[in-house]
Amino acid sequence: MKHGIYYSYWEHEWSAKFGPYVEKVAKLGFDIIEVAAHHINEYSDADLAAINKSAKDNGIILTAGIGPSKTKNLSSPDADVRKAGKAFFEQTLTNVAKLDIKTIGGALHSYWPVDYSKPVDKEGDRARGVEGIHGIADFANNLGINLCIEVLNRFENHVLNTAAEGVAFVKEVGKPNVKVMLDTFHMNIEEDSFGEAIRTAGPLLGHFHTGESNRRVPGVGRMPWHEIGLALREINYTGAVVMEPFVKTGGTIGSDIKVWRDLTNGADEAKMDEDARNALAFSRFVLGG
Ligand SMILES: O=C(CO)[C@H](O)[C@H](O)[C@H](O)CO
Ligand SMILES: [Mn+2]
Repeated sequence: MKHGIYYSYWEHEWSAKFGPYVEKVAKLGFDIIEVAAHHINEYSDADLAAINKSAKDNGIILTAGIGPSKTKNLSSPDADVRKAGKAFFEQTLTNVAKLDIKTIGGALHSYWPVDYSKPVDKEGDRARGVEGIHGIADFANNLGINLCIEVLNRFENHVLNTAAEGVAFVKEVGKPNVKVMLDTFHMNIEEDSFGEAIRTAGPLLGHFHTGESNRRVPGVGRMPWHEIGLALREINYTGAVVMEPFVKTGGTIGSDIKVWRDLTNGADEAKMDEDARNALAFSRFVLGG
């Protein structure tokens, strides 16, 4: 098991440059940095080559996260949007591969966060999502990339809210590089049992996000970490465990994640680094790796 952190912990914008964080997370002792792929198509080949070199020099693996926008939604009822979504993913995956990234996770099958001001068509969106992921799976596989379909809570997406729904979706897609992704923050809202949800995903679990129920770093709240660790061991999970803390207000990250109060307790960057380092030690101890 390898441990990582989403660099957005320190930032306000999904567009924030991730290059400078590679060395920082290495110094904090992480194995992985998760980067936002939302704006990766704006990076030049020289930028990506420099970041890849920095990752190699620092012994860091990269993974990618993404919340596709409404205009790139693979499950849209509008065929032109689905087409734009496919083109966006092909370009994004091509650039992601330049960083030797093998895992991209998020609401790849849909868009994020969902606009609930209009009625949603869960069945239709799910069916088009299966087709959309099926349509990009081989492209990703040829680049050695796994597509990890994140199960999100009801307030952020309607298509997949439980591990059981995620597993059924992934089985219907039926491609070896399409996997289920779970996140303790979302599980805490939707699942009856953390252990059961992880066991339900079993060998299909491809990526795992951690965070407390208020999205602070692991170890400071009331998440049942021992139960989670036992279940991950039980299914012999050897993939990435990436903490995804969101603690700062402001910017598009603050508004998309709905952080309306300072969850850092006024921490400066040095204290945020220390919190991340402590959360890593806690995660290695309680989850393994
Ligand atoms: O858990 C999440 C959203 O609540 C997601 O992992 C990411 O934040 C999203 O895909 C943006 O990268
Ligand atoms: Mn997540």
